[in-house]
Amino acid sequence: MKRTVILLLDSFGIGGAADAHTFKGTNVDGSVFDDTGSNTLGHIAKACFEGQAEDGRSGPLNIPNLNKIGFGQACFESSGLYPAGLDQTVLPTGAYGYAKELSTGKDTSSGHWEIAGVPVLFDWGYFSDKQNSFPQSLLDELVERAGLPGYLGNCHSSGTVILEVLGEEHLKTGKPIFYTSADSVFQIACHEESFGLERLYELCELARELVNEYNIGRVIARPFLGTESANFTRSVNRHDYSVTPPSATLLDKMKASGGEVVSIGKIADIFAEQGITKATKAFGVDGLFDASLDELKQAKDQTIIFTNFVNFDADFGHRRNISGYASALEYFDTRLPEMLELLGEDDLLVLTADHGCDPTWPGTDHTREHIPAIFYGAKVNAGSVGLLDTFAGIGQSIADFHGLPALDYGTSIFK
Ligand SMILES: O=P(O)(O)O[C@H]1O[C@H](CO)[C@@H](O)[C@H]1O
Ligand SMILES: [Mn+2]
Ligand SMILES: [Mn+2]
Repeated sequence: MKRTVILLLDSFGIGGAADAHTFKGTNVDGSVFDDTGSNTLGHIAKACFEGQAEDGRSGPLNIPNLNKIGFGQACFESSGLYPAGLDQTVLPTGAYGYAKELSTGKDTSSGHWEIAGVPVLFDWGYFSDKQNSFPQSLLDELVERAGLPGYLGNCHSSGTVILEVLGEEHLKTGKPIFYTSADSVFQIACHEESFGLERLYELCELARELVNEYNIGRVIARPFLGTESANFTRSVNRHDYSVTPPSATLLDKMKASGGEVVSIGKIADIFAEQGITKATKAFGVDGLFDASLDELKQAKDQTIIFTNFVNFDADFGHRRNISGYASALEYFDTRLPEMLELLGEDDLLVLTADHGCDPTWPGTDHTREHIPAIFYGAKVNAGSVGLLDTFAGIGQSIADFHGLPALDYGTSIFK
């Protein structure tokens, strides 16, 4: 009985992307930086080792299980730096490597689709202007067709900072908050109770229709709760409205062959429901891990279970919260043995990421990095698989493992 579990740690890059210099950002003082040298795992480990990540945790990054399966070595091969404080003498039990991204963007959709064999080789549309980011005609049409009293925002922002700044005004006026980032996104934040969740979703569906002409990857509903600036929090009811992947992914091929594809967390949203046979909601690293174990317990032959651990990115990477990111990794690490234990003789476990989001880096956006490509199972030969020249090497390996038709990109590690 062959099943594959993909645990994708959203934003857990391991440094080293050769094209990182082409990904630029702007500091608040107007100076420009780029992603050269960014390394999500490497820099978290360094900060922990140097006593710079002591908020709610302490000391060197404690992830022995992730290190043992191959993350330390993969990071070393990718970036030339073994993560500080991790035991360099372990002999990895997994097949470990690092993958380079072909897609033009460093966003979630590009990363996931490329892993599944469909790199995004076209340019997404972006709302690049930091202020007055959206075309006036788009804003006017949204206001008119949704019957809104106006809008707030219309700028680039971190999603939590914009609630501190505009959340109270939104409560007073009922005007939705529109914002974007370096990603190809149109995000709408509204109070879940006063504006209403269903109304926010309807507004996002309309926005989805209207931003198609700008080639925007996702519209994201960002409902929040709370009564004032000091206590606004984003709720678990985030919903992403994605365009459909441009061609058949690994997930479509598994579904078409009669197999099962179980989405846990954001996966179904990211693939616009394409190729998914069952979608399970779960929240938090703990909830997502529990759901992954539960689904594996029930999974039949020829099943892919695909879990996106969004919290690494949304709660810690974008928030530039090094201690929080480290704690979440340490928690994930304590759970990993439960997954290894549950794998059957013919099962495959894949641990990976979709891009970086180095919490030590300037700005609040993603960072262009290699991703880890870790394969584990009784049928997997431990040791280095080196550089995968596209993230699709991961999907191709899974397609090969399950005897599915080959993907258009990537080389299988089993060949
Ligand atoms: O700051 P928040 O709202 O978390 O936004 C982040 O999440 C969005 C989608 O991944 C990106 O636009 C990124 O900037
Ligand atoms: Mn992501
Ligand atoms: Mn993100």
